[in-house]
Amino acid sequence: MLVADRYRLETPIGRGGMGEVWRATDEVLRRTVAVKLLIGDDPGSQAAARFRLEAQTAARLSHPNIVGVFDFGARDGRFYLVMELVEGRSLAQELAAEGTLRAERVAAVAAQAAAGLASAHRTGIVHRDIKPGNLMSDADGMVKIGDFGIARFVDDPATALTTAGQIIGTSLYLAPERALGRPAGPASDVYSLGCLLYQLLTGTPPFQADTSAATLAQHIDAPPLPPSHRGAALPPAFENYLLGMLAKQPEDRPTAQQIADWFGSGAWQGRPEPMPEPMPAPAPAPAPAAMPGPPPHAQVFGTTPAAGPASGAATMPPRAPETPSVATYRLPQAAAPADRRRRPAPAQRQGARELVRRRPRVASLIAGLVAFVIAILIGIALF
Ligand SMILES: Nc1ncnc2c1ncn2[C@@H]1O[C@H](COP(=O)(O)OP(=O)(O)OP(=O)(O)O)[C@@H](O)[C@H]1O
Repeated sequence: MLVADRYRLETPIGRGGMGEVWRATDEVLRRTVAVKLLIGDDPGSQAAARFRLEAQTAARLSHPNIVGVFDFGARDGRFYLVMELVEGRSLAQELAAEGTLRAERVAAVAAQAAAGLASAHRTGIVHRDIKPGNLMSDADGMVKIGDFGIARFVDDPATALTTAGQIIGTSLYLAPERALGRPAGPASDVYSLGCLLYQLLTGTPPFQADTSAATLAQHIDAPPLPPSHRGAALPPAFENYLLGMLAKQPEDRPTAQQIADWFGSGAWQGRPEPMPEPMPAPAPAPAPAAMPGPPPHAQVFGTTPAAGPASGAATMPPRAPETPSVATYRLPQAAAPADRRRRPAPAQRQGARELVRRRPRVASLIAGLVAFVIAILIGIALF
């Protein structure tokens, strides 16, 4: 079948609430694309309005982590949307096949999805429907956000395709402020992404009750169970950060850009500060790399039941030797003293050796003095 005299539909990919998606060939540009056909043919329907909105919002965005939109129109009474074809599977499919995903993979998803979201947020667009089915992953593991069908422009109520009091979006991933009927902001997408990452790690979203209303109530009131308590193996730093994304107050969550930077830097691995290298000269030990100040969600980390490192550390698998990273992460409080206690010994030994090597006379003077004091003490003890 040829759509708009140009797009030859080849094989169906899948079907969602609004339309069916086909693998197709653009016969003009001679490239493979994905074509979404709207189910139904009433151009005045709410579905048609959403379909148009999806095209308009996604077309404003150009980012490697967002599915590109090439064309939109209506032909023979049917709306169509032509998109970049993502050769791979959705995260929902990946999750169904794997059960849960490893922390490394989830961190990569977090960095990429957050980068795509940050780009949308900068353009003034809130996705409002972040869920595993709307994130796709291509053959190289590159994550792309799709389905801007219920997105809206921030500060533009005209684009909110909801009637008063009606919430659209999936209750499993819905931010507390939206469950309370407040408008979605960029932080609402961050919360939904947090729910999604939680599900990738544990197999289930943080809140899931028998009814949507009960699920919404949990989003509003219930503290999420730390993923490690559900058997997920992830570093404590990752767990704490994820719980920060699930903060009840939007202002306590990190921004999408902060999330992209944090996961992209490798800080999620929760490495302690790197040990100082043995130094050839007695230069003072380099200060640890400058630490960013506590993130805006730090207070949430302090109050979450998971904040201690033990929960995550207990389930951590042994990790391969790590490559050095520019970014470091300040380990949660309880881990730091033990870490610091271990450090001075080699540093002190190093200092004594350096003194003997570089100032032999001073070293022998000190040694003589120590011997003299010990001799006096022995003499006092004997006589
Ligand atoms: N650009 C694309 N490239 C490859 N596959 C796609 C593309 N867009 C959508 N799909 C796939 O097509 C199927 C249907 O997608 P669609 O966006 O219509 O519905 P959905 O997101 O699954 O459901 P709903 O719209 O009800 O939320 C999904 O399996 C999705 O992964």
